[in-house]
Formats: sequence, structure tokens, C-alpha cells
Amino acid sequence: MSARRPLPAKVAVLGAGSWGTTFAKVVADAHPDIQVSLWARRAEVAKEINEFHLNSQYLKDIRLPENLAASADLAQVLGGAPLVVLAVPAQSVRAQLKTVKPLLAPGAVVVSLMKGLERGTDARMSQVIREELGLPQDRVAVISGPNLAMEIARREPTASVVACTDLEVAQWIAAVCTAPYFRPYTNTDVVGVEIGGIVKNVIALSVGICDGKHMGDNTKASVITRGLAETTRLALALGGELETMAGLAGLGDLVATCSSPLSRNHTAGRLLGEGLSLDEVNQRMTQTAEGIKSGRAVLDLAAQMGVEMPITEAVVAVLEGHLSVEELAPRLLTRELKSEGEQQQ
Ligand SMILES: NC(=O)C1=CN([C@@H]2O[C@H](COP(=O)(O)OP(=O)(O)OC[C@H]3O[C@@H](n4cnc5c(N)ncnc54)[C@H](O)[C@@H]3O)[C@@H](O)[C@H]2O)C=CC1
Ligand SMILES: O=C(CO)COP(=O)(O)O
Repeated sequence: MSARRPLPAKVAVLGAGSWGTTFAKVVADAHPDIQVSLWARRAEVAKEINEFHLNSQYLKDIRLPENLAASADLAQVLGGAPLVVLAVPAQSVRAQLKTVKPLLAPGAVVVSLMKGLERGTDARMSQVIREELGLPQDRVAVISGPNLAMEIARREPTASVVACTDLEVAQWIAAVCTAPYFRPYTNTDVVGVEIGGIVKNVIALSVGICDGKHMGDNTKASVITRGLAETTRLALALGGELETMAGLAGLGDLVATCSSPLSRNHTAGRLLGEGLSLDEVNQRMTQTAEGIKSGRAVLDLAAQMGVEMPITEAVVAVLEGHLSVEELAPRLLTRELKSEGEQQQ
């Protein structure tokens, strides 16, 4: 595929939650001549977007561009779209793709915005997409980075990474989503980019728990840094690259998510730290906190790869009720003494 491939006339985005709607806005802002078609599960969400240019449940009073239209009709949204972007909760993707498959335009490229690992299979979203849609690797891409949706919706300058094994495809997608306030970089490390986005959610849960227990910045920085070390071990074991983990999709996203009150994973962790049960947290959360469901899958994948992930292990123990939040903090950094640089151990 050539980097000079023309921009698509239509882009389909599936999932009208906070990130799907915001990403649709990025593309529509970037290219007023592209028709951006957003699939909403609920017809009333599509109606509000079309009639008032708002998605108030997810993006409050942010005004959406005129060239962004929504529909609850998947066939209408997907019809004739050479670029399809997925932004639904990770655990629902496989089921969603079964309805997408017969409606996908021939040759369409599919992009994952999702940051979750599938429970049961431990599959990354790009793997689920390839399996369910039967696509070659050069027709599947991922986008990840320090991308808190609400900040981007407010047009605050943000960078991200588009990854595809075919760099020219990544460059084509980057051209589609380059807006004055959104700067995508490209690389070919799909594994590293996805693992960075998945594991940072689990680390953000642990930082949130520490915040909920009123621990300070030393604790936070220590957990973030050691969290990056264990994320990097897993990414490298799966074939990801060290540079990716030091970049926007690794360190960048980890810092943003672990620091921001906008993060749903950080918020869920903080509520646990403040003493709420997991059931109470789940009831309180109105948006997706992927780390809650992905944590177990990350740990299973790490075990298969022979990688130690002590922070993830402690978070999963809390989520599964084997460890109290009081016991979590002391457990986070208490393995046997070793040299800081021992990435593989
Ligand atoms: N919100 C953010 O700042 C960012 C989110 N992401 C990732 O994007 C993905 C989507 O997250 P958000 O848009 O934030 O979630 P959200 O909770 O704001 O919205 C999820 C959307 O999926 C729909 N949905 C829920 N269950 C569904 C199902 N079973 N089948 C089909 N659709 C369903 C909801 O109606 C909603 O439109 C997640 O993997 C998240 O980690 C990535 C970067 C930034
Ligand atoms: O992925 C995100 C920021 O890059 C959003 O994080 P949360 O899903 O925790 O809100």
C-alpha cells in the first residue's frame, strides 16, 4: 500500500463512548471533507449527536463537528468505509466483530483504539480482530498513547502512536488523524504499543489504590517506574521493542493514566483504596476501566511467558479478594533485592 494512497472519503468509528466519539471528532476536525460515521449502540445517543452535535453523557458540552454523523445502524456506518476504527470495551470486541464481518467494505483497514486483553484467550485486540475478520496483519493497526479523551476533546495538544506492521499503512492512518491538537507518530511495533496500553491500566489501579490510602509522590513514582519495568519485561518477551516502552505508548501513557483524575482506572483504584468493595466500584463507574477485567489476563499471559509481574500480581489479588488494600502497598515493591537494570528478571 502506498503512503500516497488518497485519504478516505469516509471513516467509520464503532463505539460512541468517550474515546470513540473523541477520535471521530479528531478525524472530522482534521478533514472537513471526510465523512465521519459513528456507530452508537443506543439510538438516543446517535440522535443527540445528529440533532445537537453533542454526546453529553460522555463529553459534556463539547460541540461535535458538522461532518460527524452518528447512527445505531451498523450497516449504514460501515458501508463504503475503507477505514474502520473500533472503540468498544475489550471484552465485547469479539462478539461485536461477528456482526461487523459481513458488513466490512472489501480491503478495509481496521484500527483498534482499545486498551484491554481478552479474558480466557489472553489475546490482544489486534489478534482478536485478525482472527474474527480473517485479515492479514497489514490491514490491522492500533493507536495508543497518553490520550485521555476529555483533554483531546477540549483540543489540548496531545501526541499518540499509530502502529502497523506495514509502516505505509500506519502513515496513511496517521495522515487521517493528524489534527492541529493531535499529533500521531508511527511505528511497526504493534505488540509493544498494545502491551503498553493494556498494562498501564493495571498499574494505574495500583497507583489509584495508593492515592486512596493517601500515600505520596515517592510511592507513586516508585510504582510507576517499577510498573514500567514489568510492562517492559512482558512486551520484550512477546517480541515488542524497548524503544516503544520508553515512548508515548509506554512511559507516556503510564504517566498520564497514573497521574490523572480523568483516568477511569486510576479512579477505580482510588475508590478501592478508599474502602469501597469491587462491586461498589463497578456500580459507581459509568465508563470502562479496562484494567479491572484485563488484570487476570495479563497475569495469565505473563505466566505463559515466564515473566514476573509483581505489581500486576498484587493488583489482581486485590481484585479477586485474596489481598486487602491495606496489604497491597507493602506488597508492591517487596521482592528480593536485585539490581535495578535487571529488566528480564
Ligand atoms: N476514554 C479514554 O480516555 C480512552 C479510552 N481508550 C480505550 O478505548 C476503549 C473504549 O473506551 P471508552 O470509549 O473510554 O469507553 P466508554 O465506557 O466511554 O464507552 C464504551 C462504548 O462502548 C459501548 N459498549 C458498551 N458495552 C458494549 C458492548 N457489549 N458491545 C458494544 N458496545 C458496547 C458503550 O455504549 C459506549 O458507547 C477502551 O478499551 C479504553 O481502554 C483508549 C484511550 C483513551
Ligand atoms: O487510556 C487512557 C489514557 O491514555 C484512558 O485511561 P482510562 O481508561 O484509565 O481512563
